[in-house]
Amino acid sequence: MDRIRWGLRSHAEENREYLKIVSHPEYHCPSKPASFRGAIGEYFKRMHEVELGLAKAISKILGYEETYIEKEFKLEVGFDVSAMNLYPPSFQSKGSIGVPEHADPGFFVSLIQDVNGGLQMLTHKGNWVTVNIPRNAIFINLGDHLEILSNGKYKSHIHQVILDNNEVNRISMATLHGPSLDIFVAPASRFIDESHPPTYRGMTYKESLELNGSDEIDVQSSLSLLRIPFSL
Ligand SMILES: O=C(O)CCC(=O)C(=O)O
Ligand SMILES: [Fe+2]
Repeated sequence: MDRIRWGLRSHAEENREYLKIVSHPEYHCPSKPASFRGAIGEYFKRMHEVELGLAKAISKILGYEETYIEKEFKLEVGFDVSAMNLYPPSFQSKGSIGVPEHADPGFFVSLIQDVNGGLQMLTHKGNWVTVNIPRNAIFINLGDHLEILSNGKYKSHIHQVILDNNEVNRISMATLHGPSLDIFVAPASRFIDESHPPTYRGMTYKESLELNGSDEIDVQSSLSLLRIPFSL
């Protein structure tokens, strides 16, 4: 399996250049430039601490003991992939879409950027809202597997990136923090009863990443394939 992947997309549906690396449980990175490993490695180490803090807080909000999500997702060996994106690719896009609408798999996504603007979220009313991320802030977006675990109580939000006619050059770094690849994720018992049947089928994180035909490092959502069709 690839642990580092470079890609260049420049067509009507997607316009970005990216570097994806598996950042946890093993940290992979290009050997050049030499300063990359230390700087980004320190960021991932600290982000893992933030992840454990968020896992504790969300576990408590869901009514479980604070180590619930950490254990349930086996976060000490959680599978994290970081995507470093450059928009537009080579400063020339072939359309207005940087990344088409999608949700991300995993527990949550942490995102940092150098320039504000471009990222949009779809609201529950069906409107696109531009995300304003204050300078030096880390944006957190929940992922598919928290939606599955909570049987739909928490939503994995659909988002997209829109480009500004090649006028703005933006770099973002989106890290998808996931469960361990061997962990079977299914709706938790607390969220299932007669009036709330399971809305998603369970499978391991690895299987769900491969369900749509992608590789693990692509970390593409397969939530629509995991939803159990509603029946009367
Ligand atoms: O660049 C962004 O703002 C978002 C990128 C993104 O959604 C992704 O890499 O999954
Ligand atoms: Fe995303």
